[in-house]
Amino acid sequence: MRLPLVELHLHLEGTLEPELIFELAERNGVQLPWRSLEELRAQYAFSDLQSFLDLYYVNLGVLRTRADFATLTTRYLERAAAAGVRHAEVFFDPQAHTIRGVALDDALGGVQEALQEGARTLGVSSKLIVTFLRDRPAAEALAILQQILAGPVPIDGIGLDSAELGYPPELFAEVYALGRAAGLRLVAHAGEEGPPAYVWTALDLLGVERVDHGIRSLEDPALVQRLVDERMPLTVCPLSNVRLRVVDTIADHPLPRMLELGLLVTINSDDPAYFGGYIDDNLAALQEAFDLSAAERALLARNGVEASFLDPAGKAALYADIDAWLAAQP
Ligand code: HPA
Ligand SMILES: [Zn+2]
Repeated sequence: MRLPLVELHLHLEGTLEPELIFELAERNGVQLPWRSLEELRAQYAFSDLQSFLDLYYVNLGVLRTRADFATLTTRYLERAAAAGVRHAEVFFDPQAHTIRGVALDDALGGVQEALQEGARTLGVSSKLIVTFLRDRPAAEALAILQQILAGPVPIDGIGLDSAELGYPPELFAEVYALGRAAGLRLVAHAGEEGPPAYVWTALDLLGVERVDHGIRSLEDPALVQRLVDERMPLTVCPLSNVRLRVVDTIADHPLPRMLELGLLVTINSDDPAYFGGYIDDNLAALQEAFDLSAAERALLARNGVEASFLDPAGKAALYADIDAWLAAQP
């Protein structure tokens, strides 16, 4: 039995593997700037968040039809299931597609269809969190959210991603007010490259229930205290942090310190096709760097369950399976 996992910080577009990029480019007659997989793979050396985003936005241009979005989602779910993921709360960026002429309902509908199918065939339950691009106008995000709320595809939550520095959470207060009024769950990227002040305003002005990344919170002891007191989850992505140069190496990652401080830390893969691995690879890298015990790995898995938007019965079932896994460890 594999350790049952919950994944809470995963950009579906960030699961677009190089092979699938070429497959979809061919299917859709899209001209890529790279002639071979090797040439594409050579682009994956990032210096910061923006250098990654530049490639991410070019590559997702191969996603055109409803079937493409379903394929992307199904491939992720298959890989996640193999890693032991039982529940995934996935991010999807509608604006990255609507601004290049893809119909909202095709993009969102293809994702939703595959998520429902994945629950049936792979046993991976899911929630769909629509993320808004913070480096685009808040009015555009608001219009998309209104369109989604009036449309056929139900969503579970909203988030905020893309370039962080210079785009503080408070720009999106109206979007989050609408999301809250519509009964959606609220998360936001904050404190990845941005300062602790962005985590404060994500909490106070957006009312988020989880902070995505949040690792720069460690620079502000009063903020850490608040996160601990409120049991506010942080969705941490170790391999992403290394590849985007937020930390130097896995061995320098502050995960052990975060756990010692009593933060509710969860482990996630962010953009696994770009950052060198899926959730199991992230856990394996941490285990190698920090020699995690089975009990520590089970704690990280339990944190994922606690931080999820599953109902109490769904959480109880996963806690029981994690306990069973731990009891079976040597
Ligand atoms: O890792 C990320 N950070 C911020 N925005 C993003 N959009 C896709 N992936 C990311
Ligand atoms: Zn992210």
